[in-house]
This record gives sequence, C-alpha cells and structure tokens, in this order.
Amino acid sequence: MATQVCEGLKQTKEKERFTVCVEGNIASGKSTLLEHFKTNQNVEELFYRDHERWSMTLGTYIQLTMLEMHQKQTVKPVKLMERSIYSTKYCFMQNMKESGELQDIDHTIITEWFNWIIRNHDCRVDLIVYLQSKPETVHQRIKNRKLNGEEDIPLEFLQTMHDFHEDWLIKRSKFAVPSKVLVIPADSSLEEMHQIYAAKESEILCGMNIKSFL
Ligand SMILES: Nc1ncnc2c1ncn2[C@@H]1O[C@H](COP(=O)(O)OP(=O)(O)OP(=O)(O)O)[C@@H](O)[C@H]1O
Repeated sequence: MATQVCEGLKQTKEKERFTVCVEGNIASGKSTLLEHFKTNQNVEELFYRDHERWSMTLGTYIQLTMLEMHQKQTVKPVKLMERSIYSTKYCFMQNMKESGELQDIDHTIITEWFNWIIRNHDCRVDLIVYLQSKPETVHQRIKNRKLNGEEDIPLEFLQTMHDFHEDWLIKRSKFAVPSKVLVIPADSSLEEMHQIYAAKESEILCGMNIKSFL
C-alpha cells in the first residue's frame, strides 16, 4: 500500500504544492494528526446534530466553507486539510439525505452546486489520508473529551458515518475517489499514533520533509 501511494505520487512530484485531506469518523484523530504536523487548519463541522430545520442552510454553508479551504493558498509545500468538499458531500450530505434530514429537492440543489463547483474550481487533492477507526473507539473518545453538544451522539450514528467512509474510500461502491488513499488504522493509543505519523511522515507529506515546513 505504502509503495503504491509513493509510486502514484511520482507523477505529481514535479508540482510545487500538494494538497492532502485527512478523512475519518468524528473523533477518529484528524485534528491530532494535523496538530502532529503543526498546522492550525481546522474546520468545525456540526453535522452530527439534529439539523432537520437547518440542514439545507448548514449544508450549503459548509460546502462553501470547504470550497474556500480548497482554494486557500499556502506558502508551505503541503497543505493539510481536515476533511474535504468530497467527504462533506459523499458522507455527511449523503447521510442527511438518506436519513431524511435533507429533503430531496434540497439535496438535488446541493448536488447541482457540488457538481458545478468541482467542474469549475480547483478542488484538486493529491492524497487522502484515511484514519480508519472502529466506531466503538471514537465513541469512547467522544465520551472522554466531554464536549458540549456531543453527549448524545449514539454509537449507531458513528457506525453509519463509518460505513459511509468505508463505502467511499475502501469499497468504492458509491462515489468516485478523487486521489490516492493512504489508509492508517487509528485505534491505537495517542502515543502509538504519533509514532505511526512520524514513521509515515514522508508518505503523508507526499515525499516532503517536515523540516521544509519550518
Ligand atoms: N489515539 C488516540 N487515543 C486516545 N485518544 C485520542 C487519540 N487520538 C485522539 N484522541 C482524543 O480523541 C478526541 C478526538 O481527537 P481529534 O480532535 O484529533 O479528532 P477529530 O477527528 O479531529 O475530531 P472531530 O471530528 O470532532 O473534528 C480528542 O479528545 C483527542 O485528544
């Protein structure tokens, strides 16, 4: 897998900048990975709450926010992003549609916008780092961090979000994957995860060295 990712990246080696999107379930450790590489980009997403009334508003706004993140220029050789316009659409919006929170007409409009955006704007991704975690693991982490509003997130919801990520990035049964995918099992302890990130630094950073960030 690691070799395949490196091979696949050879074609893009000549480019000056890379975009890497970190994907995974709620509390799978995305911010922790970003923190490990000392970036401060963090998009707060509130999809897991009951947004029946505000789902269209929220969906449109978050899609716009993700577009802004994709468009953002950086002087660093690698732009690390938490999530992407793709997981927003293929996992979170899809869940809102299938659960009935998002009306069909609203979903159709958001999809039209999504298709137009990715056709007409540069939302290129060079690598997706998928933090693959068990729903039980992230459920426990959510309980441990005790954030307001998260107390009621049921295991079933985390299982559903896990399934959307797996369908998209592993089974590839529903939607196109926009880049190579590096899968990192993310159920280990924090200390072990930092060791794994250090060991996989070159793969995660598309062959770049963390020192080039400083
Ligand atoms: N390997 C780990 N072992 C135990 N706890 C962890 C581990 N990784 C992260 N955590 C803790 O789990 C919580 C979620 O981690 P983090 O914020 O990095 O996840 P996230 O994927 O960014 O979450 P969100 O989807 O809410 O943005 C935090 O309290 C963090 O300290």
